[in-house]
Amino acid sequence: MENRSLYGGHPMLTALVGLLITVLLVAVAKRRTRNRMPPGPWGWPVLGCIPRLGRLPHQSLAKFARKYGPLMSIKLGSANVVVVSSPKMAEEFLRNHDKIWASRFAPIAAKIVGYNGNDILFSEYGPRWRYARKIFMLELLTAKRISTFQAARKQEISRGIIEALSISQNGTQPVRMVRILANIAGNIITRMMMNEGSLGDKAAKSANSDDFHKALKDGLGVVTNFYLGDYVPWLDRFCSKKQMYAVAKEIDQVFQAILDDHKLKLGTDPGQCETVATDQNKVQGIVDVLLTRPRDVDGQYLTEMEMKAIILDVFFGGVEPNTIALEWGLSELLRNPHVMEKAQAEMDSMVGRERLVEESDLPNLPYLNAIVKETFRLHPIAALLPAHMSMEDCEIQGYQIPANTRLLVNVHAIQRDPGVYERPLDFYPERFLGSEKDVHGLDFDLLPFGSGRRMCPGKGLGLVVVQYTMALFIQCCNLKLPGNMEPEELDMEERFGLTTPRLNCLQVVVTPRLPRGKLMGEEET
Ligand code: HEM
Repeated sequence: MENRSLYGGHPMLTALVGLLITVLLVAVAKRRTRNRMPPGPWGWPVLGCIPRLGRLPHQSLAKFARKYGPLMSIKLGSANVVVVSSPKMAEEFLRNHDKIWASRFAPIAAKIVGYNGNDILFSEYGPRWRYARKIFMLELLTAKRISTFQAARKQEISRGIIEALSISQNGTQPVRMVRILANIAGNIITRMMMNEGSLGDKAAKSANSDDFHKALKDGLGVVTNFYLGDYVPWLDRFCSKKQMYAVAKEIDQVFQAILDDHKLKLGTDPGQCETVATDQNKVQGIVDVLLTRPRDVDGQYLTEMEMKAIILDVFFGGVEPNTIALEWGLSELLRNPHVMEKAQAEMDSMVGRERLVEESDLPNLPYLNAIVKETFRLHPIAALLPAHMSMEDCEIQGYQIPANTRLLVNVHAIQRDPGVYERPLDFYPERFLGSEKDVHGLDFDLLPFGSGRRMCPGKGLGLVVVQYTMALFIQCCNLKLPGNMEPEELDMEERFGLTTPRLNCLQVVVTPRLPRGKLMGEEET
């Protein structure tokens, strides 16, 4: 009997089936490559990896990266997330593919508190973000404005030190440093916002009041809180947003009062935010700049809501990160007394004790600058950069990453990578002496301000506040841990959130190092 294959008698049919199979195989292979995400840890149904991240997600992710590599993908709820943990990968995303990843994932609370995405930090990439950011950098935080408020910074830091000395009562009482440092940072920003001339008026009073500090603290609190709806959108309807709306209202009332008071002073009609005549020689505070800026040539202008969103960015950005950086910096000086001694020796030789250190001395204090860099390295303010988001599909390292994927850059892991830094867990400022490495977003192994299009626009101000406050503390104070606590007993535990502060407040005994009158005299000028 003739041995016939199934299609033996129909060569055309055989060819057709063969073609079909080939097409199918190619399609499956293509689909596989198209969907190929980087490797990563397994997740639970619905919640994905969320339960595996624990109290300190940046540390858990650093551990996962040791197993899965510097480019991982994870599921957080139903969200696709890629996590980057090496300088090379950070450069891939933040420089080589910066434009694709320049959007931001905005948590629900941030949208509610941040005027529905009108702030800069959490807004999507697009014309409104570009417009607000341009105003922020070219009109508000200009080098001229930062430099004009030099005397105000000196005064506020000196006041803070005097307060610390007075609370410490000749070294007999410990001082809760976070309160002193937050006041310094808050007052510096408030003065830049309101301008010195208006410090005594109602607007400045409202900005200095407890209500104001409470509103900002509450705002940061709700934005930082974990909220399941950000990861599992279908669960959102079961979660209450009452607190978010309450905090948004609280903040808005304070900001509206600030705008209204300034409008009154400037003589503009309420609700009309266009230009009024201003004295060209007087450097304005940020609120007045916002209120008096003319329409752009293309007719664009800022609405009151957009102004309040920008004011929020300035306060959120200007107070919390500076406070956290300073608390970590002082903590490291206390844990490493030899570093403090060396910094004070540098201060004595470059500046002396006859006058207070000035901001203009900062370039001549390389060891102090190295201390600040080392503080940012070991304790980045944002251990994970606020999540970026991709705007289109993107191929990186042969992986196909779809649009709307969230990106977490693990700055904590990068800056403690033993492959990059020798003795990465030691506080060792000497590593930066004579090194060109800097924090300006071009060295991808040192990213305390991020990099690329979304890099921190307040870097110039943040740096000078941290460096100068550290300089004045080093010059004017002797710092000691309370009781008989030894330096190595000081805990350095972190708390995770949008920022990464100390878990426990730093308590310090402060005694004067310069004749007290020197600080008083300078403060009174
Ligand atoms: C020690 C001080 C500071 C540190 C360490 C710091 C750090 C950062 C970081 C890591 C980011 C995210 C960057 C990214 O996603 O790639 C950021 C964004 C931002 N920072 Fe800062 N910051 C500081 C001070 C300031 C100050 C003083 C202001 C304003 C007065 C400010 C305003 C902002 C704003 C508005 C953004 C959002 C930028 C955007 O999304 O386009 N920051 N900052």
